[in-house]
Amino acid sequence: MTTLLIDNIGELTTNDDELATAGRLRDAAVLVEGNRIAWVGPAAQAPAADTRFDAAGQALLPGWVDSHTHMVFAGDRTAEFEARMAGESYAAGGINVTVNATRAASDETLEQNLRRLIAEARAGGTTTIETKTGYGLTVADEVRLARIAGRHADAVTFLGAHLVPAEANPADYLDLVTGPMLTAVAPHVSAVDVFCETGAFDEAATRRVLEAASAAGLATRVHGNQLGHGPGVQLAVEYGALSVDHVGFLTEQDIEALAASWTGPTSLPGTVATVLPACDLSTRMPLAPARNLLDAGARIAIASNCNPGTSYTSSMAFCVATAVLQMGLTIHEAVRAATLGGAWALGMHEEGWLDPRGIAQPAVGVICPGARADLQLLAAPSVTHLAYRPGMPLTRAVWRAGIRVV
Ligand SMILES: N=CN[C@@H](CCC(=O)O)C(=O)O
Ligand SMILES: [Zn+2]
Repeated sequence: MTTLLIDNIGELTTNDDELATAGRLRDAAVLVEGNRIAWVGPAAQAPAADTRFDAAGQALLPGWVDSHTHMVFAGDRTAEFEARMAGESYAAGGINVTVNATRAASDETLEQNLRRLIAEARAGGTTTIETKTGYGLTVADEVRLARIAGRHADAVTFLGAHLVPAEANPADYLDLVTGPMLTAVAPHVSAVDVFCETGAFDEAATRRVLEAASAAGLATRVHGNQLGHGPGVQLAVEYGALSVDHVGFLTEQDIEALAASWTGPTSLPGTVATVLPACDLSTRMPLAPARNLLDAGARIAIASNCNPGTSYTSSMAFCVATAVLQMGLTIHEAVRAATLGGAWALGMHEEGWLDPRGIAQPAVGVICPGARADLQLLAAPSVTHLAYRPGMPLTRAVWRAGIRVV
């Protein structure tokens, strides 16, 4: 296996507190062997390698782990966005516009759009991408979307419970989504998500979706507390969901439940609170209380929620900058949430998670020996510049599984 030494790194963010104080090293080097990190340490002690890349004193960090996107779709919703900016509120029903466009699109169109979106994300430093189904909402279309997603994404989530489609009866659709649709899509996904919100799925329906998913042996996630306060967060914790996403409207009890999910006596996994800053801005909703969540001891992730309705961007750098400038996080907290936080939310922080092809993968979201060599180099001497110079194209180079992709 060939080796690559990335040398002369001015600031290295590892997310590994044992390897480096507060997860960061100065004047560092990283050795990549094949698809993994082989060594991390001071540049002065770097081992020999087949090739060397001079980082020129700039900042190196893990590639972004974008744990929440909806990238398999057709069409766009510019008119809806314009109406929102003119004062209209976001409503779940807009999803049907994309469902109609997606159903009418060929596999080739959907795949081409997905490739384009993933290429944009990679160009911005994203090396791990989760994406959801949820714009098909028939058995055949949800299977079609899951298959297409599985050819390109690192993780695929079944979101048949996104909305009751316009032509369906709610009770019949719930039977379908927790029965034959789940059975048909399950071989192509690793998790199930449900939009628990007024106008989408209520508490009883959400319970049915989470129970069916667990019975099928799949991990769970919840879109919760996006448009107002609701039971989404409490249900996510109760069922041991890997993450609950949006979390814009939280009570003290919700925050406590999320924090306690990591320390309580239960054998269920802890639930990551995933904040989606670009979505909050694009829907003109209050920003999620990321600061309060961290202060209470909850674990958070930052994700893009790239989709045509509420957040048509895959820029994790924009999300990180917003989390610092407007949500009160430090840059290091925000970077950690957009890398290791995403890995927690996807269950990819440890060796052995299965990609959509069923191949076991090394850990992501961290730079330490054995982890997947997913790295981004900034055209800046420190990660602080991500918030200090918001909107600037600071991605200089990206490696995914040891291969230079940007
Ligand atoms: N809230 C539900 N789903 C997406 C929006 C989908 C859409 O509007 O097309 C979200 O995460 O924001
Ligand atoms: Zn979403």
